[in-house]
Amino acid sequence: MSATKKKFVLKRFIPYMGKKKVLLPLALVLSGISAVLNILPFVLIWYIVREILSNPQAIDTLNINFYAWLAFSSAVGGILIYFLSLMSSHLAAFRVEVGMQKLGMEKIMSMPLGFFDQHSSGKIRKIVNDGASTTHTFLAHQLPDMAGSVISPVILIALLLLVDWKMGLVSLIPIILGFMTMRFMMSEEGKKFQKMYYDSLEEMSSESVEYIRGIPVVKTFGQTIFSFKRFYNSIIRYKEMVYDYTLLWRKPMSFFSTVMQSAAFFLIPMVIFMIGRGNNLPLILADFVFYLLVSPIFAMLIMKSMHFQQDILIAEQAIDRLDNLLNYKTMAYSEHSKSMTDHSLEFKNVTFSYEGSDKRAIDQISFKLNEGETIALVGASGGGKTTIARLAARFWDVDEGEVLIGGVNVKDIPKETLMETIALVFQNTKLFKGSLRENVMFGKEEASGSEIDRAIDYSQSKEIIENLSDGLDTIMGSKGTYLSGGEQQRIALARAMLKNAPIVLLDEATAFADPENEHLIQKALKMLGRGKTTLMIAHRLTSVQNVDRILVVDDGKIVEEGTHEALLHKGGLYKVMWEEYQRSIDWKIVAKDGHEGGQCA
Ligand SMILES: Nc1ncnc2c1ncn2[C@@H]1O[C@H](COP(=O)(O)OP(=O)(O)OP(=O)(O)O)[C@@H](O)[C@H]1O
Repeated sequence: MSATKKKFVLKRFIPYMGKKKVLLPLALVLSGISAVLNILPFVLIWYIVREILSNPQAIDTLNINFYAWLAFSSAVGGILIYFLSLMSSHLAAFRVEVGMQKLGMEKIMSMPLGFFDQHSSGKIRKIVNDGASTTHTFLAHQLPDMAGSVISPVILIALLLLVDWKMGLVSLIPIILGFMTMRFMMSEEGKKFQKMYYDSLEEMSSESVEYIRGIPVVKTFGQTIFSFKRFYNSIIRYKEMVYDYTLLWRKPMSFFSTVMQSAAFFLIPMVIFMIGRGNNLPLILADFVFYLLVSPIFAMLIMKSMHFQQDILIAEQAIDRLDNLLNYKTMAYSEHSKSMTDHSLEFKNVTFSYEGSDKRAIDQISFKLNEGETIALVGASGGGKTTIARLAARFWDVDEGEVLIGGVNVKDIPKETLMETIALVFQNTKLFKGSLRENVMFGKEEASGSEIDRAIDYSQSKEIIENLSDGLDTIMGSKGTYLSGGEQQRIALARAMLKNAPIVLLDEATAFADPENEHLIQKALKMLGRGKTTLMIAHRLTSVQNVDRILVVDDGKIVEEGTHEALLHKGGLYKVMWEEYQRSIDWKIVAKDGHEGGQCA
């Protein structure tokens, strides 16, 4: 990363520019020409003043007229060329912005499914969209000015020394002092503070998002604002950081601002000295006017270039984040599928740890799910059930062992084939902002009306649709149309049914379902799993009594395996879980009846 950082910032935008790479250098050249043309009028004005003052009795009006028009044309030319420079920089910026979004999106599309588990959509959006738009602002608006503010000082220094070297040297004193102060402010410590400033700003903004997201929980549990200590602490950290930052910059910044405006303070003694030495008074005055005009421009350019350092830093950080995303390790997918013998699913000695974790989430697991069979994974929270289901769909690649579908390693199955073979229904299934029909047809784009109806029917979603005035054409999220978690789950099941994939991976989503919804979801799940190879994560043990086999997962291992009866008979962990489950059901029933028996939970 550090090697990339050292690269000149503009070079880093080139990969995103597409074919017309010339636009960016063109914008810089035009901006440079415009800067020269903008300085020329000052030189010409100086020349005119000099002409008038040096010989007031015999003013050559024709000559002066010519220089005045030249000054005017130069100023107009400067504006026009600056306009062209902005056009080029905007075109370049749009290309880079689109290029960044395109490359970012292409990369996201090729990311392993597990990436989306670890990176929130908000964060991904920030990297791609916000990064692209920050870059756009930098390239379109700030870059042309930057070129000007590099070229102009060079020309100005030459002019300051050419017109009158003595006054030139004196007028450079404040600039040299200002420059030294700026160097001090941009020292390693200054840069460190700048980075800390942006980091703490980002931390505060992400903590504020968490805070807002958590408000419903706070309200529900009657907590005070102090339950959001992290947000509070981030504000305090930001405050302390800004305080230190301000203290560090207070003196140099005040000195810098004062000294940069102090050309006259240094020039006037010099002019008095030169007049005292008997030099030509009109010429000295003409030069003095020139220095008074030009020195503030110089100061302004130096001030501007200070802000550019910050703009460059922000653009660099945006591009760093995108580069990080683009460098994320993607999975290699096989182009040609080996033919699967059937739709069985097998784990052979599979071991897997999440990135950055030493703990094995899955430890030497082996099982086989024959075609058409249903297996339920049960066990305590954090045991590894979800990880097993996700490895089956190749969210991540296993560290050791093999995941096989129809005898073929999932690594050797092309992405499309794998996705066609598997239907996933997870607890946090999301519906897209679109019509319900579009949501369901996501499972099969060319589905016929009767296929959709059947899927709606089997997923127990008919009643949901009938209660909506626009039926299947109801747009989710519009006109206050929202579905409950359980209802959304049933629509997601309709989508999975339409897909009709031979292998179904289910995370039983009953967490947010009321009893009525739960009953309907159970019915829908049964329909979805009919004749399919089904791997189901079961949270309620009532739904596993009739499955072909139950795998009890604990601490990344399969600790028990068998049918419901066999496992009860065995008297191990499953039996304990079953008894606890029964007690919790009894507790609910008793508590509902209003007896004190609720205590037995
Ligand atoms: N994205 C992740 N990054 C790092 N560790 C993870 C991640 N997801 C899960 N884990 C860890 O892996 C282990 C297994 O988690 P997993 O979610 O598979 O368990 P589970 O049995 O499905 O739990 P639950 O029933 O609560 O959903 C746990 O220790 C968990 O903390």
